[in-house]
Amino acid sequence: MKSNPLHITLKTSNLEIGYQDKNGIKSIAEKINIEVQASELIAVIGINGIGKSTLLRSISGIQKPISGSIEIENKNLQELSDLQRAARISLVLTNQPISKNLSVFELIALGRQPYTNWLGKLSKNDAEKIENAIVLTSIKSLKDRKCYELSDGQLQRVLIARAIAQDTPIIILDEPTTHLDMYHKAYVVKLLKKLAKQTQKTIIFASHEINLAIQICDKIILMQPDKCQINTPENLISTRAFQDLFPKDLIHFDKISRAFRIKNED
Ligand SMILES: Nc1ncnc2c1ncn2[C@@H]1O[C@H](COP(=O)(O)OP(=O)(O)OP(=O)(O)O)[C@@H](O)[C@H]1O
Repeated sequence: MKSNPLHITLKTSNLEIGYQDKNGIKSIAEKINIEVQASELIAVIGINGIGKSTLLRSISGIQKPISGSIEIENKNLQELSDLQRAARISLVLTNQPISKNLSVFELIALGRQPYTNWLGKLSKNDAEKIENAIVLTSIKSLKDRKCYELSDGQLQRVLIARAIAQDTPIIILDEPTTHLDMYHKAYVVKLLKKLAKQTQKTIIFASHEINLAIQICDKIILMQPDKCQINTPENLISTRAFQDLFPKDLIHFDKISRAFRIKNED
C-alpha cells in the first residue's frame, strides 16, 4: 500500500452500536462518525463500560451494529465475506484464548490463514511476511519458544507480530497494555506508533492509558455518555474535552502537563 496521508481506511457514518439480550436490543452509543487514515495510531478512550470494546468489535465486523454504516477502504463492511474481512482487518484481543502450546513462529504463521490454501501450507510470500513481522517487532530471539514460556509483555509483542503478518490495512487491538508494567506499556504503544508509520497501517487500540495516548497517538476517539468524537490530542485538550471525562472529586486534567492528575487535598 502506498503512503498517502489522505488514504481513508475506515469511515463510520451515523453508526449506532449495542448488543442484543433477552429483553431486546440495547443501544450503547450512537451518532458515531469517524474517519481514519493510513499510518495513523488511534486510541479509543473512555471510562469503564462506555462501549470501547463494543465499538472495536463492531468496526472489526464481529458484532453487528444496530444502525449506520462502516466502510473499510470504501467497501461496506457488512458486504464483505469473512475472508475478505480478514484480509482487511486484523484483531488482537488481549483475553482471547490462544493455544499456548504453539511456538511463537507457529502463532505468528496463523496470521497468514486468510491467504493460505486449504492445506494451510505457507508460500514463499507467507514466509516473507512472517519474517518481516518478526523483524519489525524485534522478537527474533523468541521465534522458537513456546507461547506458554512468554511473559505478558513478550506475548503481546507476538500477538502484534501475528497481526502484522496478517498484513491488513487496519489493525485493531483491545487493551494491548493490560497486565503490563509502566515500561512495557510505553514500549508497546511506541511499537504500535512505529509500526503505523513504517507499514502505513491504521492501528486502533482501546486503552485506559490516557496519559500515554495523549503523548503518543496521532488521534484519540473519545467516548463519553452523550458523544463520541475523534480528534488530535492537541485539539481535544484545547477544546477542554478531557475536563469532564471523570467525576471531578478525585482526578482532574492538568492542561500544563497535558496529563490527568490525582487530587491530593482532602
Ligand atoms: N453482550 C452483552 N450483554 C450484556 N451487556 C453487554 C453486552 N455487551 C456489552 N454489554 C454492556 O455494554 C456496556 C459497554 O461494554 P464494553 O465492554 O463495550 O465497554 P468498555 O468501554 O470496553 O468497558 P471496559 O473499559 O470496562 O473494558 C457495558 O455496560 C457492558 O456491560
